[in-house]
Amino acid sequence: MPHSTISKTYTWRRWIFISAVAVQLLVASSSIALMSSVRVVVSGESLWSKGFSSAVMHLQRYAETGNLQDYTDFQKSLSIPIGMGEARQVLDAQTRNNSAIREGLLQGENHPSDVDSLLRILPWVWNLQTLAPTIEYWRRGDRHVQAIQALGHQIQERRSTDKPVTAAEIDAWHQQISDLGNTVMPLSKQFSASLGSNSRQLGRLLLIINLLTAMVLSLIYWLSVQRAIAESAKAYSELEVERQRSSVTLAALGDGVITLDVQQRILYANPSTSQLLDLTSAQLLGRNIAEVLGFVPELIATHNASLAQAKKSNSDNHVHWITRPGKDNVAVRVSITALESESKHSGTVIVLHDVSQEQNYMRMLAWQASHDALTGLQNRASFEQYLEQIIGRQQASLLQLNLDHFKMINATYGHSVGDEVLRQVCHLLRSALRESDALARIGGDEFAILLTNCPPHAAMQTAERLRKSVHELNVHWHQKNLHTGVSIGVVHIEPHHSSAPQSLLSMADNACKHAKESGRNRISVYNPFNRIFQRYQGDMEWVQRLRSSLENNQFSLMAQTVYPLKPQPKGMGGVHFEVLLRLQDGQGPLIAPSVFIPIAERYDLMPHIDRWVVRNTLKLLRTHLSEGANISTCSINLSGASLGDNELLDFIRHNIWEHGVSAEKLCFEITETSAIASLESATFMITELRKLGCRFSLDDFGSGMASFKYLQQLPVDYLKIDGSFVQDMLKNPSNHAMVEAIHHIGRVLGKHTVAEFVGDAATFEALKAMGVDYAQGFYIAPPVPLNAEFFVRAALPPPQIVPAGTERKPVPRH
Ligand SMILES: Nc1nc2c(ncn2[C@@H]2O[C@H](COP(=O)(O)OP(=O)(O)OP(=O)(O)O)[C@@H](O)[C@H]2O)c(=O)[nH]1
Repeated sequence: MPHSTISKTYTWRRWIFISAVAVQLLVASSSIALMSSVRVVVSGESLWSKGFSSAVMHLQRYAETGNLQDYTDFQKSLSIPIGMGEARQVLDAQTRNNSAIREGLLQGENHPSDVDSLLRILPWVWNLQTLAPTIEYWRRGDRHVQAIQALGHQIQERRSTDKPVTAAEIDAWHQQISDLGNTVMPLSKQFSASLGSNSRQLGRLLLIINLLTAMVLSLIYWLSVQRAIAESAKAYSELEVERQRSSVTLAALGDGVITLDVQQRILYANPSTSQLLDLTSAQLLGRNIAEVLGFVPELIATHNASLAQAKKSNSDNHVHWITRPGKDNVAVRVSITALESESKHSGTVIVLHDVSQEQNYMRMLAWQASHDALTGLQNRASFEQYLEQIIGRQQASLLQLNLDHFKMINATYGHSVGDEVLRQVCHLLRSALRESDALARIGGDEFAILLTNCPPHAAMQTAERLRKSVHELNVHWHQKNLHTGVSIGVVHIEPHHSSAPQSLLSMADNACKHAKESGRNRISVYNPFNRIFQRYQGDMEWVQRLRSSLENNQFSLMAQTVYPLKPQPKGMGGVHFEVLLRLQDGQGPLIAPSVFIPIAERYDLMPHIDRWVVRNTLKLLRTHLSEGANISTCSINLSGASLGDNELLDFIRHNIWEHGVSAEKLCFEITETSAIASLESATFMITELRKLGCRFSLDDFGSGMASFKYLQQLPVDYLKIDGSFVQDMLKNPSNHAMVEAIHHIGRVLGKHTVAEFVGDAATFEALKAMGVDYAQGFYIAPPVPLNAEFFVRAALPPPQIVPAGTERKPVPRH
């Protein structure tokens, strides 16, 4: 039951009790007042009787002696009943003239405090039926008072005459006075008797009222107490349910909950606490928390200090590790709440939230972020951080190691064998280095080593030792011994060196590249003045430029018409063109692919460039086709590197589907040399895309003469005769013969032939006469932006053939 409800209930009961006592007091005091009024009336009656008797006695004397003093005493005595009689008359008249009543009662020699109590009571009870006989006796008595007053007056008048009073007169007066006295005395007794009866009745009535009041109040109080008992029993059972619920909840809680008393002794610990601390409840209860969790008293002190700033509970954001003998440590976050009872500190509740999993996870993530999972070595990012700390502080040497022909191990024996080789190389390197040297895996088969506090000649000796060890390493696999080698690039770092870690790694990378280009399994030292390293530097800048061009779409697509030299079969009309790539670098002229493609090939950027070309060409095709362009064939170049890229096939399929372009309109051009280099993957890709309806063209055909024997295996549609044969075929008979031979082979194998680099009308006519199927070159149409205008111009019959004799420059390929 909430504290406010309990307090309301008790307040209500307190008021019942106070009210009962007050009512009982009121009834009792009213009874006492009534009874004391009766006493006053009784004493008033006695005064009245005494006054009347005294008046009778003084009047007898006066009648006898005529002594005036007796008459004065008579009047004085009679004034008592007269005063009371006047008060009674006012009460009879019910005018509520309290001052007149008071005056009459005081005149009747009643005590002033009795007069006050009579004034409070008499007006209320005067008309009660039960008092009527009593009051009637009083009225009748008052009539005799008036009679004796009149008699006294009459005697006084007779005595004041000169005529002597006779004995007979005196006897008659005595007789009259005695009669009056005798009449009044029984009345007085009857008044007293009646008053006595009234007083007894009143006493009984008051007794009954008092008893009833006491009974009713006792009953009410008893009921209230009964109710209080019932409520407190209910509250107790609710409390018990609540207590059980709390204890079940606490037992079920995953968090450890500990309750401390003011001396910080453990009063309660839930089962999770026992589990967390690996201590039984018996081992916990009664012990000071400092013995169990040493850090808690300080937290409580901090918490109490913050309580002064009105913070009720305090969660400590720090993680505390609890050591458990023979078990894993656990990490907890602690929250503390001070208990207060009637504004006094009565204890502390401590909640231990187990964050071990979270902490281990965070540690694992931190480890993963800075380490390589395969070898457990630092990764590139963490190695760079380490490098940063060392640069400029000491003499050191940075070594970059790249395994030689590692790809072949993967390709021949599988990735898992490659992994094993990597692990063994890593182990070998680690064991060959000093404890202070740092080793990291910074790429697939690339390692970086920082030889700290190491002069150049010592670094070269270490590098040589490492090279030799890797070269001599035998990795046993299925009764085979696998060998590898390593090329090492070295950068000596002087103590005053200030380059960024990335620059140093790039220098080491260039040195390593130089070692590769020099024949592999060797060491090359970075020298900034060597031309080769300057070229590498230039390459690096180009790589950055190409990457940012890909990200920012700074390439543009051109189109060059492939002109049919023979009439096209019905339904095969429409524009046939090759898509050519240019780099749009700022406001300057477009950059030809011959400038950047060799670098892109060297640094593995071609698959990215090919994807950019495929995606953007299909996007443009969709636009132009929806605007009504009549396209028969769109040729897209794919680089040799892409042929071995398994994911490219999916990429092309997805883009064809996404852009809704008919696959029959697409022809992919692959160079003869790249197709032969990756014959298997090229054949697979060609076969798969041909299933969709795509066609293939073998570009630069004839440049690698060995290609003829592979031609039968490659299911291509077009042979593109190498432009170097075409462009001067009319001047160079052997080139002419090559063009003829290629065309002839194409015909035999059922492939269409395309002659590129057609720069003049004579070549155009010669090719036509030879029976070549298509021609492409500046003579026919230069590359122009792949936009709507291109389709309008290319679709115009006849094609835009420039006048005979006009020379055009050969077109760079992509
Ligand atoms: N087994 C395995 N191979 C990986 C891992 N990471 C990258 N590689 C492969 O390592 C090869 C690295 O090839 P490169 O260094 O470019 O070529 P290489 O064959 O070593 O030739 P050179 O370096 O020019 O001598 C690539 O084929 C990657 O696919 C890995 O964790 N495990």
